[in-house]
This record gives sequence, structure tokens and C-alpha cells, in this order.
Amino acid sequence: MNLLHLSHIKRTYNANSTHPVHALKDISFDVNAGEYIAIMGESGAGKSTLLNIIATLEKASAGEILLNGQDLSDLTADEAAKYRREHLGFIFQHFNLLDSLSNRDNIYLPLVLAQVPVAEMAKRVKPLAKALGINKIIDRFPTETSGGQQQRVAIARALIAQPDLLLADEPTGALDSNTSNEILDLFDTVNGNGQTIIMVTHSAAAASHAKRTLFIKDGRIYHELFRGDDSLKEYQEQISNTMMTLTNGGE
Ligand SMILES: Nc1ncnc2c1ncn2[C@@H]1O[C@H](COP(=O)(O)OP(=O)(O)OP(=O)(O)O)[C@@H](O)[C@H]1O
Repeated sequence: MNLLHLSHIKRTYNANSTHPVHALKDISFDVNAGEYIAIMGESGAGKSTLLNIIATLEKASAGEILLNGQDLSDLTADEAAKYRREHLGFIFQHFNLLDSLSNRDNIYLPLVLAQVPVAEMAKRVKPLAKALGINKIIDRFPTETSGGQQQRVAIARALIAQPDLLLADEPTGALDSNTSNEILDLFDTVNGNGQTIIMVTHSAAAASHAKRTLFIKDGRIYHELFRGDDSLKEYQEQISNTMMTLTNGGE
């Protein structure tokens, strides 16, 4: 089932100046429900711009973007905020938890904003906390928990509203390699349960967990790779080789 449809997306910054920046020149792709997609590319290639447009945080200058058939290009700011709360989950490099709230209250936050009853929040958090291994630290504060634990809390916060699409921006960028692997294993489990994921990353190791990797270069899709039956190691090597070719300007 088609979940996300992007067609000829363009994004130009400073369009009316003498130096417009064509961050996205022509991006088209489709995402089916249940997919796990990594987006890679060099610094400045347009990855964050693309993620921000999918997240309804920025508007495309041209092109069509539909999620579940709904046109996202003409939402007002209020409609976009509601849309994000109801349909999207976010995971960031630096976790972005609120230090003044306990981990539990951080996880509840999207539901508080959506005015979900407390009993329903408590019911939803139980299986999530168990699956993410955060039962013991759930009533601590973020500053009392490790980076890996904070990212687990952030994953719970992203998943508790049962989003159609989970957007992750460099989710392992601030973690050591062991903790990164634990988080990536959790992403595999979450995707195995049917959650659609789009992840921007600079890490070939992280991207190798995704089933498909899109490579962006100069605002266009340069290449895509499917994991198929490859092992993590084989797929990681293919991703690294593609990144090397892309960096060296190869066609
Ligand atoms: N608000 C803005 N105003 C002007 N130019 C911008 C703005 N945001 C991004 N750009 C430019 O658009 C291009 C794409 O930037 P973007 O942040 O999407 O790249 P990226 O692939 O995410 O890079 P990185 O990996 O370094 O985060 C770059 O040339 C960047 O300088």
C-alpha cells in the first residue's frame, strides 16, 4: 500500500535573491507502508531539506507530496502541527528530551498534546517500555539516564502516538558503536512490527539496516540500493562503495 508519494519536489532557498540555492532540484519516489528507507548523501546534498518537507516543517517550492493520499503542500501552520502530532513520529540525533520532565512524562507528551486520557497513556506505555528495555529508568529524569537510554525513551515518545511514519534524523550520530547497534536492532524490531521508517544517516552501518537506501546528490536521487537477501555486512559494503563513487563524482 502506498503511504508516501513525492513527485518532482523542488526546494529553492532565497529564490528572489541573486544567489538562489537549489537545495532540491527534482526528487520523486514512493514509500509503501512497512518500508524501512535510509537516505544518504554528502553534506549539503539536501537530506535535511527533504526530511523537513516530508515532516511538513518546510514547504516544497514545487512538486507534489502526498501522505496516505492527503496533499501536504497546502496545509496551514496549525494544520501541519496537528498533522505531525497525529501522523508522524520523530527521532533526533541529540534525543531532544525535555530535561524538566521525567522520562515517562517525555513519552506521554505527544499524547498530552493530543488530549488522550491518562489511563490510555499508561496502557500504551507498558508494552513499549518493556520492548524498549526502559522499565527501570522510566521514572528517572533524562539527565539521570545514559545516551542510549535517552534514545530509547525518545523512540518510545515517537512510537506512543502510533504514527504512520517514523522519521529519524541521524539517530545513532551521538552514540558509541555498541549502543548504536542496540538502537539499530530496535529499529529492526520496530520495522518488523510493521512501522514504516525513513532515516537520514551518514553511517553506512546504520543504513545497512534499512531495506532500501536512497542516495541524494546535488538535490537529486543519484542511486538507490535494495538490501534484498544480502547480509548486513554485504549490504554495508555496497553502501560504502556507492558513497565512495558518489563522493568521487562517478556516474
Ligand atoms: N535555510 C536555508 N537557507 C539557505 N540555504 C539553505 C538553508 N537550509 C539549507 N540550505 C542549503 O541547501 C543545501 C542543502 O542543505 P541540507 O541541510 O538539506 O543538506 P544535508 O544533506 O542535510 O547536509 P548535512 O549532511 O550537512 O546535514 C545546502 O547547500 C545548504 O547550504
